[in-house]
Amino acid sequence: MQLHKNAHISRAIEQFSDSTVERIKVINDEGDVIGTLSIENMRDILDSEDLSQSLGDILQAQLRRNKETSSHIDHQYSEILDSPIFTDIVNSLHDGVFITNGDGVTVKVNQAYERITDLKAEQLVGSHMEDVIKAGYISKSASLHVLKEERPVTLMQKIANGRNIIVSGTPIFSNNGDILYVINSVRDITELLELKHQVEDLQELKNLRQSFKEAYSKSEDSPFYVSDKMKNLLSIIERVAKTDAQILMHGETGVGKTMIAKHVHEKSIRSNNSFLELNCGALPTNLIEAELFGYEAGAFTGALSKGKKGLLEVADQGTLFLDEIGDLPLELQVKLLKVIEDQAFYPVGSSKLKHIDVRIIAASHKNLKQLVKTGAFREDLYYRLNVVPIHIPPLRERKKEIHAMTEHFLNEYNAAYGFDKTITLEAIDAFYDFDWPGNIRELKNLIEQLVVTTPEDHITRDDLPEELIQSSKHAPREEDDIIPLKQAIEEVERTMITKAMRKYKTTRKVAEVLEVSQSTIVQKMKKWGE
Ligand SMILES: Nc1ncnc2c1ncn2[C@@H]1O[C@H](COP(=O)(O)OP(=O)(O)OP(=O)(O)O)[C@@H](O)[C@H]1O
Repeated sequence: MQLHKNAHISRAIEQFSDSTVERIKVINDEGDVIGTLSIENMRDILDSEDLSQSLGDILQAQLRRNKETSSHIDHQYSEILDSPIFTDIVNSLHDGVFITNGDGVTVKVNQAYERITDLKAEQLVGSHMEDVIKAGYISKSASLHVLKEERPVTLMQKIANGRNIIVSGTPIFSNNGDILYVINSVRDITELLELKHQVEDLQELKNLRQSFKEAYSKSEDSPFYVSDKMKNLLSIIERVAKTDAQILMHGETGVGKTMIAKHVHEKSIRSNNSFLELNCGALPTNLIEAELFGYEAGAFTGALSKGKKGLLEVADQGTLFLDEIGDLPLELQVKLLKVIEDQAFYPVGSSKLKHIDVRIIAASHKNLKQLVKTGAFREDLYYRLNVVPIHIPPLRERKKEIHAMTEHFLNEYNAAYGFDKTITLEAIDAFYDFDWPGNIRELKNLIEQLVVTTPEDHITRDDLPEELIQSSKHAPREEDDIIPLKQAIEEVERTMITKAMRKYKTTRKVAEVLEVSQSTIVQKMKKWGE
């Protein structure tokens, strides 16, 4: 619906009386729209404008009035923003605060923002957000999105100091619908992730101490292996699982010892009963003893008045996984040997022998044979535990698993966090040259971190932590790496296309040079998320 600017207001009232009309465009002689009337601003017009004027003049007068009101409000706001009390309030917040005006110019940042980003207020206040991006301080601006879309926006940003932050921008509107300010709240995702992991660590310790938590959920996936070496190992493990033979695992932290112990339990006839675990290195001697064997009421100061069942008793008919067995104090080693030999023990402070039926699986990152030589580990216990020795190699010796595991964890975290991210071959290349001291746990945590922190859908080499990039000198694959031909061909294709794209930039040119069709290149790149 539209009316000419010279029309009288009564025409507009007539139109609005017809209930289907919600907006009327006001046009000039050339047919250009010079303003819009809605039922809401009709109310203001009827209250405050001179109704003898033409529609065009009424719109002009209203625009002038709105500008005055908005500059009055703007003035009030800027007084508040500059006030010491407001500054104190925003500085007391743990989250970063970043405020721009309706033109996209920074007007305020709080101390938390400076801490998170390592940027100073002086570098930002007074600068337009486009200039802040051009200066390379931030990768994109939530304020500019809010101003463009006129609604709250949340996005991830990369900051010049390498951190990833999550920014939520909210517009503050004036009465006539203009955006006066955009208030952005800023969270450091790296910090959030660290906190999450700390909480998980604490939780783990708590679980151990309570000891009644069943540590294994049956829905958890089986270990994921692609190399022949690990597949063979897994088939041996599954065969041994059917028997009650003692398994002693050796391997660095994070290689998957606990996961394999759970798998043994799951494949054994004990799978309907408890799987419990205890890290012998995590607690002092007297606590380990109480955890393992339990105690009678009043056995020692601080003991629960009812006494407490030990893990051995709770795990009856099930499996008990003893991690870091090399850290088990000598006096408890004797007690454990007796449990393995007799399937019976005395709780602390009790003279009543308890009979149990528990499979014990032990693991250690230390060389137990060496500990036996130095006298720190009992030889008889060592031979008792070491019926089936299993060595789980570190990730740096299983390099051909890296690619597949990366994709595996990527799928897992994409599903968990609702993303659909991909990782470039260049980034995976860097993984091959890294030592992975924390092994699979470290790789898994890194993928989780990358999935939630990278702002784009493609995780690239630039998103990786500095130490990883430093260690990556594009060392060639190990010569004896035998991988399926299909995978090898795909890797060569991917390397070739990535290289060619870097050099020739367009898929048309790359197709020409590699002598294939352009659609082949596009299809493959789409598949790899390049
Ligand atoms: N083959 C695998 N497939 C999928 N995930 C794995 C695999 N191996 C290990 N992981 C994952 O890596 C992490 C570390 O594994 P796990 O806890 O079993 O290692 P660990 O050797 O027991 O470490 P630690 O000695 O420090 O306790 C876990 O989150 C586990 O789920």
